[in-house]
Amino acid sequence: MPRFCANLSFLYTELPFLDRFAAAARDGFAGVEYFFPYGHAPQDIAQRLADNGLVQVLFNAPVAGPDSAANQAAWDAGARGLACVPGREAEFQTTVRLALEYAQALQCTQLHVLAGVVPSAHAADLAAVHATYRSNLRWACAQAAAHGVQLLIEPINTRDMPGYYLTRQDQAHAILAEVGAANLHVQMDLYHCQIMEGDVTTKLRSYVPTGRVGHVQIASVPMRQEPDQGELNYPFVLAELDRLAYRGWVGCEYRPRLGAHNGATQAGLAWMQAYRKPASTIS
Ligand SMILES: O=C(O)C(=O)[C@@H](O)CO
Ligand SMILES: [Mg+2]
Repeated sequence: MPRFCANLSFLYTELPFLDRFAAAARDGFAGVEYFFPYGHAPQDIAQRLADNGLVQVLFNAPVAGPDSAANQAAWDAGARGLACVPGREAEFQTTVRLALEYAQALQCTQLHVLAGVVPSAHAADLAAVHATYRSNLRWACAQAAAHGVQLLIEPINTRDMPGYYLTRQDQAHAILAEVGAANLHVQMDLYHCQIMEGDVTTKLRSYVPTGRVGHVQIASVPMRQEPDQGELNYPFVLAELDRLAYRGWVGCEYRPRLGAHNGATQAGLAWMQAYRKPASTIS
């Protein structure tokens, strides 16, 4: 049976951030994930988690510096992480340190570190980009291990994030092998995987049994809405995750098709009932 968590950067966005926790718990989610917690004090978020009996499943390291407003502004301006960016290693380290402080306060055991967009100055020197990515991840994994945290890297489609460095599952798993850290795993977002590669079931069969898929995310393709429409057959895909004995969380990272008005997320959650049936009844 999949364990769903709500992505609070996509769901319940009609509510102030701190009020989204109660809405997710009310609708039956046992865990939450989101992009960035940095606009709020960690103890305020920890309180919402405790009040609503929720697990903090994961969040992202900042994409720029330690300042929350600057991070949000950088994200809005298209920044997508620093891990692969040569020359910004010190800033990358600052972002990871801050993220690990939050992870500790939120008792969160997984942290997504965005790879970043290949800087135009390095487009012809991908070897330097790759070497930077590998050494930044090695450093970050060592820091995270000391906090009992698992780092995640996520292949993302280049239609949504043009120029993003990490785009394919095989690339991500090759990086895991190169970095050689036991606490580095792949965040397998099936929406991105379908857009970039397709053949999603075969990829699940290849990679889930390796134990290196730390997190899965879902959304319909191409609309990135509820997983009950579009070109991916989620009843089949989620039953396959059960067959493969995937034990991680499944993040609901989609935009409710009814928009961001009050009740839109809840109204769109009828799809989740189907997956509460035993997997053997889903074909
Ligand atoms: O965009 C996605 O997909 C994610 O999972 C985000 O965490 C990337 O920031
Ligand atoms: Mg994702």
